[in-house]
Amino acid sequence: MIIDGKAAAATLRAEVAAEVAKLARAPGLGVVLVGEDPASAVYVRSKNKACREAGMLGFEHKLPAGTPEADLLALVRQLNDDDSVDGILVQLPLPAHIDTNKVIATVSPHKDVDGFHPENVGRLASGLHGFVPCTPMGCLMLIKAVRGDLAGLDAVVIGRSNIVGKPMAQLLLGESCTVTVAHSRTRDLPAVVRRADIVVAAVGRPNMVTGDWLKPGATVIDVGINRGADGKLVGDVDFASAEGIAGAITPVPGGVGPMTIACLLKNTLTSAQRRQGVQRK
Ligand SMILES: Nc1nc(=O)c2c([nH]1)NC[C@@H]1CN(c3ccc(C(=O)N[C@@H](CCC(=O)O)C(=O)O)cc3)C=[N+]21
Repeated sequence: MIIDGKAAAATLRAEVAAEVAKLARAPGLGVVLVGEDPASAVYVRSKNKACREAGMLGFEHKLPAGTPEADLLALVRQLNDDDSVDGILVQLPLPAHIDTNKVIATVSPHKDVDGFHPENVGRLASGLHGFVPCTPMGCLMLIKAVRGDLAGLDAVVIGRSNIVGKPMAQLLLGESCTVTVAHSRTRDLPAVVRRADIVVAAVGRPNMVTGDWLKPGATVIDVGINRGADGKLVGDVDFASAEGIAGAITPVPGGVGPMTIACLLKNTLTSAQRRQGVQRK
């Protein structure tokens, strides 16, 4: 089975839009882009479009690549203090002269819809409510849609980034999976992956995971978005060889990517609901 991330994302976005319509004030998302990276610009544009379609306001701030760190921090503080802004996203990666951790820590944890602030990272690790990073949240929704209750399943997360691998492992642990986090120094990765009922690949190596690494019937979530020389997107999983072995697998594009954007809208809605004093379950 091929997991239709585009359809799942459309459903989630419609649910978010219905909740947005009930609010007195439209939620606002501030998106900050530093530099001219064309791929980032495309992504920022699609976030803005998704915002408008869900009845939210997108506030786009484009700064030149040479922007001093102090200026970026000043903009983040301005967005923290702006009551029309419910969520703040500073597009990563940032230029090398800027201390990314400092920027992340400056975003108010109450507006941190990326879930990258240390307070939200700690909340996730402690099993407390907080903002959860969008990509792992979207992956978990897709996994649960396929597998239902995940308790006791073996999950292998390939990749240990703060943005995907680590929060993904926390979420799967929260669902009572037995979680292994594999990475570039893992010994005999194929043997580790072969044990998994759930595989989440988030390394950024085109076609690394092949069908012979998979336990038959495994649920395979491909977070990789690698652009080939021909301009086409390629995942971390070799779809052609994996498709026949996996029980369910996400395609690239049309898998995790659209869910990431839908989850960003969901987090922005959650923030707006909290800030407007709406009762949430
Ligand atoms: N602070 C921050 N938060 C992020 O969440 C963040 C970020 N920085 N920096 C860049 C990455 C990348 N990212 C993507 C989200 C959706 C698609 C997406 O929708 N992809 C489509 C295809 C898009 C295409 O065709 O290019 C798909 O997979 O079907 C891609 C990439 C979020 N990121």
